[in-house]
Amino acid sequence: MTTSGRVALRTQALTKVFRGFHAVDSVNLEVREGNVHALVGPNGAGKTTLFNLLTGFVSPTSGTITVFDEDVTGQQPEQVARRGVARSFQITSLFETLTSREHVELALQGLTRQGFRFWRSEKLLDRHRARVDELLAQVGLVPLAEKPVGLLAYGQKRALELALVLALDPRVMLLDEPTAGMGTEDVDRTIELVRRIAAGRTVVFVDHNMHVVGSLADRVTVLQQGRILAEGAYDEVRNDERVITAYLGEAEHA
Ligand SMILES: Nc1ncnc2c1ncn2[C@@H]1O[C@H](COP(=O)(O)OP(=O)(O)OP(=O)(O)O)[C@@H](O)[C@H]1O
Repeated sequence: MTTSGRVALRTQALTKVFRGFHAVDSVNLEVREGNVHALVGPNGAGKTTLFNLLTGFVSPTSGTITVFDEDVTGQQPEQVARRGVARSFQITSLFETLTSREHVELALQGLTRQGFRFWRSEKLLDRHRARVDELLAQVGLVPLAEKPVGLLAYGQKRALELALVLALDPRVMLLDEPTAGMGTEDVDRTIELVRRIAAGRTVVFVDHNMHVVGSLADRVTVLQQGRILAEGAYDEVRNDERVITAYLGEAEHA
């Protein structure tokens, strides 16, 4: 954690109503720069909707969102991304026949204004090749870089998703359940990976695994029925009676 005291993401009275149902209800969230911030809560608490609001995939019914004090309320995902906010892609958006290297190349290419023409310059191509190698190395995929993604194990695909977010070099990284569906070994590897890539960045993540939350999060926000139920360091939050009742007790004793 390298907290500067600046606020990376802030929501004020953020609300999303779906046909009369308050999925996110008057949420005031503050994510500090350099923090790893977890969003937890029982199923249907509004975590995904909040994520979608923060990244512009869903527009709010009311309330505001700022990124480093700039108002991004109602902006499109590309505009929010331009402010340095990137979210993890889901496995479903990977192309089974392309390799990990090709995925990272495409992600980097998407960042250049020239698009495909960019790749005609050998010098720039070399520079990009080095960056592709670096990103693949960061997530431990160098030995598998030339394999079609369809042949990768689940944990390796999730690692590739992280490389694709890192390719955008975001100031704020949002990770949606980075360890979902993983076995213990992959979970521990992912914790290490996220810890490494979080250095010098702000990370917001959703995860149901309390071991992951406890290992990674500087701060935890607990949502219930669209509202913030509790907030604080993991140890504070896990000992909060309301949280134990609503969620953690349930999860830890499951
Ligand atoms: N597009 C939509 N239309 C109608 N209702 C929605 C829509 N998206 C979400 N909801 C409802 O909003 C509530 C919050 O859903 P959300 O997916 O944000 O919760 P969550 O905390 O991410 O849950 P989970 O842990 O199960 O992923 C749920 O009751 C859900 O049914």
